Amino acid sequence: MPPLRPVRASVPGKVLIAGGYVVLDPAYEGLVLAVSARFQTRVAPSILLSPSPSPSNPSPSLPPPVTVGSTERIVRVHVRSPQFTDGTWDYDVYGASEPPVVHLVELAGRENPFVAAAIRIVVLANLHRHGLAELKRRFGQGNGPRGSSLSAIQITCTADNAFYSQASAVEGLPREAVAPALRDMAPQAPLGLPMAEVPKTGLGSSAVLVTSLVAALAAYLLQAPAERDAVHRLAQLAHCLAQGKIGSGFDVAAACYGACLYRRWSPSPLADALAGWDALTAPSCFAQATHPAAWTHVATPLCMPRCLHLVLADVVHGADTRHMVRGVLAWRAAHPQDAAQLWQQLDAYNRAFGACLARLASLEAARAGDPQWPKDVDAAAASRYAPSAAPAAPLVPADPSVNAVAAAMTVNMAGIRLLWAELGQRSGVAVEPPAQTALLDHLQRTVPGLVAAGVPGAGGGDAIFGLVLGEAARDALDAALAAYPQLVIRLPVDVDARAGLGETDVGAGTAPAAMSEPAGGLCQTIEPLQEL
Ligand SMILES: Nc1ncnc2c1ncn2[C@@H]1O[C@H](COP(=O)(O)OP(=O)(O)O)[C@@H](O)[C@H]1O
Ligand SMILES: C[C@@](O)(CCOP(=O)(O)OP(=O)(O)O)CC(=O)O
Repeated sequence: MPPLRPVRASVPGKVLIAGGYVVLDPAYEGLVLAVSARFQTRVAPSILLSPSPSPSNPSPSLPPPVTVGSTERIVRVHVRSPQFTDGTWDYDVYGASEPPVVHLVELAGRENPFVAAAIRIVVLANLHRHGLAELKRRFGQGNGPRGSSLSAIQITCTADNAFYSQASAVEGLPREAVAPALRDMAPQAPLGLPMAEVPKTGLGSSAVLVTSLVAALAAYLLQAPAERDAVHRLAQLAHCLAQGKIGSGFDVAAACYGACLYRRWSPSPLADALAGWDALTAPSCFAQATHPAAWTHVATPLCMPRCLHLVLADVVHGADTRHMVRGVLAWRAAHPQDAAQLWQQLDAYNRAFGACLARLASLEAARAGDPQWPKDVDAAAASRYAPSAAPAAPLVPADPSVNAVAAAMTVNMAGIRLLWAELGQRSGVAVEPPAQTALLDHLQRTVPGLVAAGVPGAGGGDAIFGLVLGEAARDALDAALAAYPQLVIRLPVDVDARAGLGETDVGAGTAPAAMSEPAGGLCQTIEPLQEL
């Protein structure tokens, strides 16, 4: 058997700019952007390493058993997230074919449910499809260094800096030194802290971890790029099972497909599969859960106008999405009529906002090469887009000028924010807390070219986003954020110029920056075979 070639996959983080809460219902869409910050997973053959000690297990014992119950050991997996001081997990993966079961034993007793679920789902899919003997062969068993009968792989996960709060890196710096310090940080910089002590910024770290890991490991076992829809299904299953709740899945969808108008899948045909891993050992259940027909989501690609930039800022308070979702859904269940009306009104504004984005993109495409276009954008960016009164209705302008579309985007976002204020007041959940309202209103009043600003996703005290026309407006927004009396940390992201799951390099070298730019959608390249 030829040497197994390393593989890597990268995916973008997400930001839901319209559709929070309503997107949990398959009747309504969410508008999700993919951001330029990416998460990369590399899978490569490894030598067998001893398990690393952990605080709870300073001297993990070896050798672990070769069989557990009726299952056999398939492979050892060393997972490394070098940005964290405790980003080390060493698993022995056990499995059997009849029925196909997989479980993972972390050799020092550490936990990372998302890593474990991603590995487990890919191994399970391969067991269902190929059986145990073939799976061992695909992992290179018997092929290992010095004839070792147990093969090993190393999985390396690296995230762009924007995924995690960099508050500790800038702590104690004078305000004016914060932005330059963040700008000068090394890419994928070590955080110098255990994972649990680093707040996340809301770009969906678990979804990108799971999606890139599933894609990379599946491609490693195929030694060829994995099919994107299949990656989506497995990653979504693994994410749901690890998370123990059924989110809408917009984060996994954005990782796979990039910016999109997203309508979620219906949970009912998947209920058995989502009940737990045991159910997935039944071939009929696994076949149903991985059949395209069970996945009724729609991810319509969203073309972002190039003249529009995304600004995201970490407001360094943090928000508990689960808690907020529970509160909002409890109110919805208790007040179905009021909620139905509010959901429909929100949906109308969300859709109008999405239509304006599409209109701006097509306007831009139609004016490609027109020397007047950048001047029109600059002129439009000089305006302040602050709605003076509550909008009467969602607005998609007939007038195809940048100004008119930008003004309509402002109106529609104002409508969304007013309805969110109502939702917050009625449900008792602070979906746009007063501190964020003050910041957003201040920005909208003072920054020219800011066409929309809001709280992304579930809202709360996590982050704010702004959409600005042109680079000068982006700079103006940056300056306004830097001067704001409360600490607001700008995340180094814009919209993703590429889309979704990036190329899966098979046989690629170690340099993380060496990935080429896919043209859009899933783009996978197979590199020439490299001897290890
Ligand atoms: N770089 C990483 N390496 C390994 N696991 C990670 C990494 N980033 C995130 N995770 C996993 O994702 C979990 C965070 O998930 P969650 O709290 O749902 O945050 P998010 O909202 O960002 O997805 C972590 O506890 C860990 O299990
Ligand atoms: C409420 C939601 O519709 C949106 C939540 O979006 P966030 O971006 O806030 O999510 P997390 O990254 O998990 O914190 C729930 C959902 O759609 O799953």
